[in-house]
Amino acid sequence: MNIIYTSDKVAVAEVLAKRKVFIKPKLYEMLNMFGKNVDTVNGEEWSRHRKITAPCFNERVSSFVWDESVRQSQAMFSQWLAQPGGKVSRMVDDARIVALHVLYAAGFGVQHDFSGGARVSAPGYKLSHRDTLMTMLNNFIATMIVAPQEAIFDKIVMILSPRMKSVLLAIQEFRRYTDEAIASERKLLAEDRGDQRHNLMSTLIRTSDQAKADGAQSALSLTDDEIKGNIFIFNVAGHDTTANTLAYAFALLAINADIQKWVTDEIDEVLEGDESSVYEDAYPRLKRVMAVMYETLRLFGPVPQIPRRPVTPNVPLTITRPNAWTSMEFSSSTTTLLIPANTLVNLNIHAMHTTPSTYTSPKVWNPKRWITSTSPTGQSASSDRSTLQNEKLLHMEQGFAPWASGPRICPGMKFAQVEFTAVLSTVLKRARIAPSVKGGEDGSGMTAKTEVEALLQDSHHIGATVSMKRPEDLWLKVVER
Ligand code: HEM
Repeated sequence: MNIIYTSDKVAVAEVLAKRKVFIKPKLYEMLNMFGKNVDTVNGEEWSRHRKITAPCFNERVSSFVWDESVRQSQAMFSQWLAQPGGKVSRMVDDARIVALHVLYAAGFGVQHDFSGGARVSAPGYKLSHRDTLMTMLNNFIATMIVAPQEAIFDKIVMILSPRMKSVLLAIQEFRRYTDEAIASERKLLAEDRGDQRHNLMSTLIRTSDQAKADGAQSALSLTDDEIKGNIFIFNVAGHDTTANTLAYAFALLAINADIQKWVTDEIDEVLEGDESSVYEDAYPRLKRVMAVMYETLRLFGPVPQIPRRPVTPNVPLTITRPNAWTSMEFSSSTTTLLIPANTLVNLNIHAMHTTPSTYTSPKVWNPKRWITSTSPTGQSASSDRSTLQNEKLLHMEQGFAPWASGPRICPGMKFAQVEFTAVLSTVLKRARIAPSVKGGEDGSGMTAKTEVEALLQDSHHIGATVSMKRPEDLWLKVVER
């Protein structure tokens, strides 16, 4: 098997645009453990999954994501302030809880309190819903081995290692949690209350069951296993991705006080005197907050590479013509390669995000690069009302793809954007965040800043997403404004 690695923005955009020519390779099938889903299938099968799952991510859900994110982050923030000296060491874990609770509420119609909720096992369960998911994500390889052979592993449970036992339990209980959630949603639908519910799962079941009832068996419906498969993938894809982006952003803002001030100026203006912000009004105006998200994803995006497989040998691929050639032959800025048989094309998104040919000072975290000003002075550094109103978020056709691009672009992009914006603005409206250390230092010294910087660099891509290797060592100080 050959592998082509590319970070060329022209090639990346072309590969992602042609979903029928560059398909998802077989390794995605590992994620079929609870059923086939929109993330793992190709061709017509993908069209069917996507048509049914896409309507789940509508504006009504976005509005709900906003409200729930605000509710969760207010509770999280109160807990942070209650810590001695406002020093918080579980920010990564807390961001994960917020993301999980928002997903349960907007995704599955189940609301939890920040301090309890998904952390607590339901009656009759040994593990909490969160722990089933985290055990599977943290032991991904073992989960892929055990899940398809669950019945066999159950018979030999006595001789399994403690780790394999815990993976088996997580798979079994996750399945039970999902089955119960689907059954309860169906019950509400049968009682004719389904129309009032607008979460991801209710939309999925309603659309599918309705199509089955109408006799459109294959066109617009999912089997029960496929519904479970999609719910699993929403859980996996929609939780750690957003949570890690939030955790990185908090840490980066803590060590970049000037950027924190710049973004807080916008939040103060948009959420002026607003105790309960309204999605439709606030979200589109929080452009600097979105710039913080973009810039965090540029450097610490949870999906640093995307693999694809050409369906036939000798598929042409357009790439940027290397500079040396262009100077010799005065011709087009692109050229074409033919991809040999049996070749995987690996899109290196992180390298594309850090190339100096697209980004000046590419290693520097600078959210301001995403804001352009249409004011006559062009001052995006200022924060007066008219400057803020004239600012625009930069849109890049190529060279920036943390959510991929083309027809298979992440369907949860808006979900994640709304959640990120709501959480960050809720916290920064009331607090300032500074770096801290476990021991005595108060958070303003160089040591704390250097430690947080080192911790951010000490990240890895293991399991599903990019994350900090030592999240428990991240100490930040939260000071009420
Ligand atoms: C910051 C947050 C997120 C990032 C950076 C992100 C990134 C991505 C990327 C890069 C892909 C394409 C992967 C590939 O083609 O191999 C993808 C696909 C996907 N994402 Fe996200 N995602 C995020 C949040 C979410 C959320 C919140 C959900 C759902 C609640 C979600 C659900 C999905 C699904 C179902 C797919 C597969 C789509 C398809 O193949 O048609 N993601 N995501």
